[in-house]
Amino acid sequence: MSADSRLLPSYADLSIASPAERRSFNALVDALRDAQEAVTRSRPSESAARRAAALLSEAAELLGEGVPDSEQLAGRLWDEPGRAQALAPPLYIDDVDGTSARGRVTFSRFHAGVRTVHGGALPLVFDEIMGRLATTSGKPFARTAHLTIDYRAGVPVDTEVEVFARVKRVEGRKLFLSSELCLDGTVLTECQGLWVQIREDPR
Ligand SMILES: CCCCCCCCCCCCCC(=O)SCCNC(=O)CCNC(=O)[C@H](O)C(C)(C)COP(=O)(O)OP(=O)(O)OC[C@H]1O[C@@H](n2cnc3c(N)ncnc32)[C@H](O)[C@@H]1OP(=O)(O)O
Repeated sequence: MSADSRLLPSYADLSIASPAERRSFNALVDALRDAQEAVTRSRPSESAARRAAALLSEAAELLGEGVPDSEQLAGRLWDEPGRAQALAPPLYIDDVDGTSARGRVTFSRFHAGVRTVHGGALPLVFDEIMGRLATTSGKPFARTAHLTIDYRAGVPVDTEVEVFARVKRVEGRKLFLSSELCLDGTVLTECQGLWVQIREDPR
């Protein structure tokens, strides 16, 4: 097994953590998201900012230097909202089968640009739902090759929006997908994506 393939996602990873370890790690990532949001929303006094910085540094120190990425939990708890990774807002995937997926997500001010959601934050959610759809139902692992985004209307923060995705067609190793983010039936942002299933011997 090559070093690269050892690090590829696998549903076997679902057993990498015990239920108790998953719960405690998810709680840690939730607290990290809360801290990101609290810092974004705050305008602290100098002393409060220094104290909060010291507490956050203390937490980082407590966690130490970490483990190799083949052993980390962040981003690898596939069936948890947001995969236990604070990069994107947690995406709740309610349905996914071989051809379509449906989920919900709420962006907060941490992911805002000017009042509405940052244009660079929206692809995180499209990549997540289409990446899940591209690799689910026993399909070989695929990587994002191309994304095109159309920003039709601003996406509000602190508001739950729906996300839909579907496989449009498959040509050999290439999967063409589309996705949209909707509020009350109106498409706010849409995305076309190409995923390419990686070769047996990844280069
Ligand atoms: C499994 C358990 C996991 C479950 C949960 C997972 C959830 C995950 C959620 C998170 C998910 C996060 C997911 C992420 O974020 S993945 C991270 C972001 N993506 C990457 O880093 C990918 C980087 N690129 C590559 O690795 C390679 O270029 C790939 C693998 C994509 C192709 O290199 P490879 O050497 O294999 O293929 P090829 O070059 O022979 O090309 C093959 C065909 O594809 C066509 N082509 C290629 N590129 C493009 C392009 N840009 N536009 C249009 N077409 C393109 C090409 O013309 C050819 O077509 P044809 O001539 O045959 O017709």
